[in-house]
Amino acid sequence: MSERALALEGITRVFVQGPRRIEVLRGIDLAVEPGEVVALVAPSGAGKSTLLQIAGLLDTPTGGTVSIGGRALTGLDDATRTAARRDLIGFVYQFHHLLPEFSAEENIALPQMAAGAGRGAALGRARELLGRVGLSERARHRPAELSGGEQQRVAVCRALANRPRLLLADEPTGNLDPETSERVFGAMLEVVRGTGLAALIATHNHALAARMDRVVTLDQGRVRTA
Ligand SMILES: Nc1ncnc2c1ncn2[C@@H]1O[C@H](COP(=O)(O)OP(=O)(O)OP(=O)(O)O)[C@@H](O)[C@H]1O
Repeated sequence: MSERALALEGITRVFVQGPRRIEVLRGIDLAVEPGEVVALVAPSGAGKSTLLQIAGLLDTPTGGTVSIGGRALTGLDDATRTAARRDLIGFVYQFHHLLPEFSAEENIALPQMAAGAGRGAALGRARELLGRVGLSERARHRPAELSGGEQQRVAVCRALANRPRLLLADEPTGNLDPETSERVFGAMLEVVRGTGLAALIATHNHALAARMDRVVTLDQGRVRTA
């Protein structure tokens, strides 16, 4: 078998607030294989965002190791960590964070250009991705000219633009009504499955979670398979 898309081993995360120690993650072991789409479903405050931030190299665990595509990524300097994040990980947040002054296709092209692609090639890939989520007609629209569901589909394309090894999504449709959420989620799942990408997706929506390959939950700071 090829290397694991994501391997979290013995991850702990303690927040210290004055005299209080908040042990949010108490020894997380979780692997996601290439092509596997895993749902992370847990009550509010259980540590889903904390876990995704650590897997996405946006936060440093108190203990344990993070590997992506077989590469150990704990303890790197900031520049190496930023480059690893750019090359290996796509992130979709609850709110799209698209740049308002750029069009949909430019928003998807920019991270590719930051990684060294030429403008023409980057825009070509952006249009290809927009086509896959049914937004070819919206390529030149700015975020404010798109619906919430369309904005979130653009955010999915942007996360996939650099052909990451791993897609991480934190409540990617949490901000949308159920029908739009279903449509955006369907588009995301289709494009993820079409690329054979691994994904770890936090959601409160059990119906959406059931469409993934595996559901894991967090209980007392540890992973349980639901
Ligand atoms: N920077 C921080 N400092 C102190 N405590 C924090 C910090 N970040 C998170 N926490 C605490 O860690 C716990 C887990 O938070 P987290 O955001 O990971 O939960 P979550 O499962 O994503 O919740 P939700 O579903 O509501 O988004 C919470 O009790 C939160 O208050």
